[in-house]
Amino acid sequence: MPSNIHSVAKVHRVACIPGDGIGVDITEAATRVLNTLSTVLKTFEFDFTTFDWSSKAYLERGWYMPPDGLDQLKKYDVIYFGAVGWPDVPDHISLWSLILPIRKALNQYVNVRPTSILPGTKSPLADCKREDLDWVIVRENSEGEYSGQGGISHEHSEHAVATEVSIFTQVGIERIMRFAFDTARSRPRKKLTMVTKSNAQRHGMVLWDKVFYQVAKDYPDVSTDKMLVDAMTVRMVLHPTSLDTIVATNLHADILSDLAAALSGSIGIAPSSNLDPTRKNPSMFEPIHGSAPDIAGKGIANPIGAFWSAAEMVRWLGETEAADGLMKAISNVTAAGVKTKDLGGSEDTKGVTNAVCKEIEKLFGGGE
Ligand SMILES: NC(=O)c1ccc[n+]([C@@H]2O[C@H](COP(=O)([O-])OP(=O)(O)OC[C@H]3O[C@@H](n4cnc5c(N)ncnc54)[C@H](O)[C@@H]3O)[C@@H](O)[C@H]2O)c1
Ligand SMILES: O=C(O)[C@H](O)[C@@H](O)C(=O)O
Ligand SMILES: [K+]
Ligand SMILES: [Mn+2]
Repeated sequence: MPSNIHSVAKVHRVACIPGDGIGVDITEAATRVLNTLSTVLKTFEFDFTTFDWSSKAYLERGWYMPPDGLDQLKKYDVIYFGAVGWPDVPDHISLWSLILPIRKALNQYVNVRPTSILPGTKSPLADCKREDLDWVIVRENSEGEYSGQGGISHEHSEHAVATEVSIFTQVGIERIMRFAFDTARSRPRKKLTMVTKSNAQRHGMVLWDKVFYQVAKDYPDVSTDKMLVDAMTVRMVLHPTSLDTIVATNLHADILSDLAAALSGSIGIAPSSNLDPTRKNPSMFEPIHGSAPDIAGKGIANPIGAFWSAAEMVRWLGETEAADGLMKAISNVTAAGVKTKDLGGSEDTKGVTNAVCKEIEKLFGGGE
């Protein structure tokens, strides 16, 4: 009989959906980093199950997810997602067959997209220092312009007519506003900027504004302001320091978060958390970028956005020490100049991944 009595490590069950293009490379990189964390810390383990739900599989067999796919996902603690979309499949088919149904069916009504400039990197804005840009975009992730309502008639004639209906509900707006106010309150500046287009869109966006001001009454300690989305792009570029927490609709935040990522140095570093704040369903973590067909297969994708998303996942799972450690490892690696081309460096995906794994071992494992 072995005499050693091992304490049983907690097991986190992770559903992994690498998807398409660089989604596959960066999910593999993130998995390596996560396994390194659990190996050195020894207090928890990951049990990964990989699902081959991709455009390539769709072209071969005619489906992305099986009919019970969403039920399968519900059995996991969290979901790690790479990216979906490939030039051989119309983008609305790929999005509406995989990522959007998951966000909606699993009640992931919040999408959190933080932005900051990492050590050893710089903003393309000439005068923007690292401390000048530190934002969290809170994206409404369940309705608005992504409601999926609408249709097309007379499709094959010159009388074709199509509608794409935005849906805004009191409940949907109120819950995202509360989350945004809570986020703003948890940050030192306690400052929330609401993005809207209620000058031109006079129904849904007017309700959006109204509910924002109703909810604001419960948060007297949070200062607020309102920006029309077009002017918001100008403010992000010219006065980045004036912003902190930002709340915006599904489409507006989708667009603004790509801009935010670019202003922080590269879309390749930007993370996102698709959250069900009620915790009744698994939440999903993914970099904000897509499958990047232009660089797919070259091994040069920046894996930092994937690692940052993995850190957010680990934090959601309650492993704070591991999350902080992973963020520290990322910062140390970029500070040392180990970066992919998009950040002005000369490393590839593997080089950055190896460096982050080594750094984790150094931080926790007493390595050299
Ligand atoms: N959540 C998702 O899965 C998601 C997100 C965005 C786009 N998409 C899909 O991805 C496909 C491509 O979309 P796109 O080209 O508009 O956006 P994209 O984010 O894939 O790429 C935009 C540009 O950024 C670069 N880039 C992206 N990620 C990078 C990384 N990690 N490192 C270095 N460079 C990186 C790409 O090379 C490209 O030049 C489309 O099918 C789209 O629908 C999916
Ligand atoms: O939500 C979307 O529009 C797409 O999935 C993608 O662009 C994203 O940002 O996640
Ligand atoms: K993605
Ligand atoms: Mn996007």
